[in-house]
Amino acid sequence: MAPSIHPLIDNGLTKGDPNFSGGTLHCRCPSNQVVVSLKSNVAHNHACGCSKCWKPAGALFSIVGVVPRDKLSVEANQSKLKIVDPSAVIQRHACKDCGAHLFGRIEREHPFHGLDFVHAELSDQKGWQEPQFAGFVSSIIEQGFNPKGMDDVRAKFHSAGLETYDALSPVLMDLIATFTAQKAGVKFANL
Ligand SMILES: N[C@@H](CCC(=O)N[C@@H](CSCO)C(=O)NCC(=O)O)C(=O)O
Ligand SMILES: [Zn+2]
Ligand SMILES: [Zn+2]
Repeated sequence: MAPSIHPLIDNGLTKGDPNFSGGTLHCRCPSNQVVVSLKSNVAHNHACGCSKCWKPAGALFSIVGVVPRDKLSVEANQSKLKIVDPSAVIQRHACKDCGAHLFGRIEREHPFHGLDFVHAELSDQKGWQEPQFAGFVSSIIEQGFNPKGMDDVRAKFHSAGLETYDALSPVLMDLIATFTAQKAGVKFANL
């Protein structure tokens, strides 16, 4: 059987609602769930193959997007959250009982500072932006995926209408490079 990329990709993408303005996420505990409120839709939502982003059991990829950090608040059971890897750039706050990541926050100087990483599938509401691309695709090999299967994985994304990258999308890579250049005092050449 072909491996599951992620349920939201395997079964065909459902378009989000551009007017959707947020909702609540909850962890996967049967009771005493951690609840997070988002007063914004997600942006740059994408499939991520890296080893650090939370994915549902059996999925090869995570689906993760960003919201401005001032649009995110923890509404219930905050005490169940713990930071998965305090040394990582993205401090992923996970429920210590069910393991779901409720949000990832960047506290250091970084091009994505001010944005929190979230998984809209932890919400029951509909309308969240659909995945826009697949990033860190080759990283699944580091987690044990057979490199011989990579053509099939990329073909699955392409048939769902998503471009694949081995880092992030060109828009996001340009944002990172712009930040790095400005920090170094680089003056851009006129076009
Ligand atoms: N091959 C590595 C890649 C890890 C990586 O760089 N992940 C990215 C994307 S996460 C969401 O897009 C990243 O920015 N990580 C920073 C962090 O996780 O703190 C692997 O697979 O681990
Ligand atoms: Zn939980
Ligand atoms: Zn990732």
